[in-house]
Amino acid sequence: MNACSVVIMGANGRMGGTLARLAQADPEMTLAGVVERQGHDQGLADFGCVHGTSLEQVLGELSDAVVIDFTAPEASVATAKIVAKAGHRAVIGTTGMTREQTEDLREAAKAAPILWAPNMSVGINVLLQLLPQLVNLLGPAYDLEMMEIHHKAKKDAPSGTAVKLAQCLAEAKGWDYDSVKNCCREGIIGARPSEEIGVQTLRGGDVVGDHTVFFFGPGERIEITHRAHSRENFARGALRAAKWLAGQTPGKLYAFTDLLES
Ligand SMILES: NC(=O)C1=CN([C@@H]2O[C@H](COP(=O)(O)OP(=O)(O)OC[C@H]3O[C@@H](n4cnc5c(N)ncnc54)[C@H](O)[C@@H]3O)[C@@H](O)[C@H]2O)C=CC1
Ligand SMILES: O=C(O)C1=N[C@H](C(=O)O)C[C@H](O)C1
Repeated sequence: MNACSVVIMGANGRMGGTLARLAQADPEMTLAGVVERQGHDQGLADFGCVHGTSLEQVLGELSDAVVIDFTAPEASVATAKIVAKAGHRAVIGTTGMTREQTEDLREAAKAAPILWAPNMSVGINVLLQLLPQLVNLLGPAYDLEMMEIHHKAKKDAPSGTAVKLAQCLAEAKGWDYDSVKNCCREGIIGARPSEEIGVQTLRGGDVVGDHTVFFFGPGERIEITHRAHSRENFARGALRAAKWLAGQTPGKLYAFTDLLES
């Protein structure tokens, strides 16, 4: 089998560094390139592959690569556009995208196979498949709430995973997520409307990523918690997605659940 060639964007970042290390250790992969933004590109030569601050230039030296991008929204949109133009593929894990930026990814995915997922763990993606069933079985008497905890360096809130889980709950209810989400409660807020999904954010220390979905009912409650023990969990999912993408055609913006269902 041919090794899957990957290029890691943001290779000096928390996720980028983990991805590069795991790709180098994977016998089915070749770490073909690493990219960082200018001023953050120290030590790139140590990866022993094509490197630089321009993804276009790095890809110019390679053929048929999968770019793995866990960086920042603007950077990931640029990656998707470059990959679409150059005929490569991309796995994107970046969160905090605006609606317009998500549409840009969708547009780029018409020209190149691109997978975007706010969480690359198997556990969260299986949970996304189970939640609609729970919502429907429990019915209207159960209030839906969401809580996430992450390390203090995280830039976006709520986490991309929390948004995705809450959107999944809203969809199962037939509600419009933007109309029912409540990301902040303070003061004399009155009784909780039943058509609401609270999404609360905690930040501190070095927490890798915890997500809890609550179903508050009469006389009982269900809490489902997913805890990521390390970033390797997400990185392994992204490398699996890179290999899977080799067999996919452009046309839709793939999700990690597409991989699990195939
Ligand atoms: N989908 C998933 O499973 C996961 C997603 N994430 C998301 O991944 C993103 C990155 O997270 P971390 O690694 O913790 O952040 P980080 O800040 O440690 O790393 C980001 C890296 O990207 C680099 N970068 C930024 N703009 C760039 C550009 N234009 N070109 C090249 N490199 C650029 C930065 O210099 C930095 O080294 C966040 O959006 C986070 O929410 C994080 C963990 C798991
Ligand atoms: O920034 C992080 O660290 C993480 N971000 C993702 C998110 O926003 O959901 C996934 C994971 O929980 C870690």
